[in-house]
Amino acid sequence: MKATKSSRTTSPPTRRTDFDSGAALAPVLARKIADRLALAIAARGRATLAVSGGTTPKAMFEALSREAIDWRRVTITLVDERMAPPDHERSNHRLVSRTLLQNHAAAARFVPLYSEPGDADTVAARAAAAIDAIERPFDVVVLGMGTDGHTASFFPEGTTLATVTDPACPTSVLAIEAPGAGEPRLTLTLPWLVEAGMIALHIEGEAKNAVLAAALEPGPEAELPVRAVLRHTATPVEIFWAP
Ligand SMILES: O=C1O[C@H](COP(=O)(O)O)[C@@H](O)[C@H](O)[C@H]1O
Repeated sequence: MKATKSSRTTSPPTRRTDFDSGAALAPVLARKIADRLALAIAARGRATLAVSGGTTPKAMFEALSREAIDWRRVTITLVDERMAPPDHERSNHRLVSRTLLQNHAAAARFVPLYSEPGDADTVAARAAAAIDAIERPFDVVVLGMGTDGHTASFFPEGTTLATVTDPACPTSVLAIEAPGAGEPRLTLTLPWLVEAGMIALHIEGEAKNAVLAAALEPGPEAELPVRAVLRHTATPVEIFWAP
C-alpha cells in the first residue's frame, strides 16, 4: 500500500505497552516480531524486517536472534545507517551483525545500506537499488527515537528532511546530513516505513517518553520528525516503552 500526501497535523491512534525494564521489554517485543515474521513465512514463504540501530535495541536483538523461526526465509535490512564501514563502532550494521545476526537468525539474509566506494549520494543510490529489489511492503519495521525527536535518520534540520519525510517520496533511500547526526547518514524514506505491516517504536527512558508525548501533540513535523511516522502510518504504531 502506498502512502499518499496528506496535511495531517495530529496522529492516528497508537498502541502502547509499558514495561518495568528494558530487560522485560526485550523478549516480549522479540517474540511479537518473530510471530509476525512467522505469519508472513506461512502466508508467502518469506518475510522482511527493517530494524533501527543505536543503543536501545541490543537486548531485543539478542532475544530475537534466539527465536526459532525459519530465518533462511527472512530478509533483514536497516531503516538507517551512518556513512561508516561495518567494523566502525557507530555502524548500525556492526550492531546488527553482533547481536541480531547470531544464533538462529544467523541464517537470515542481510541487506546493508552502507557500501563502498563513493560519497553519500552515490552510496544512497546503490542502497536504494538494493532496497528496491526487496518486496514491498516490509512485514515489520522497528523504529527507535532520539531525544531530539529523530527516528530512522529523519533529523531536525536535516538537509533532505522535507524530502525523506514526504509521504509521496519516490526514492527508497536518501542521504541526509544534520547538526545532531554526527556523520552523514543514509535513511529509508517515509513511504517505505509507514506502509509496513507492523511498525514498532521501541524507546526507553523518561526523556524519550516526554519527547514522544510532545510528538503526539499538534506541532510541526520538522521540529520532532518522528511525527512524520506517527501521522502518516497506514497501521497504528505500536509503542514499546521501558524506563
Ligand atoms: O542515530 C540513531 O539513533 C536512533 C536512536 O538511537 P538510540 O541510541 O537512542 O537508541 C536509532 O533509532 C537510529 O537507528 C540510529 O541510527
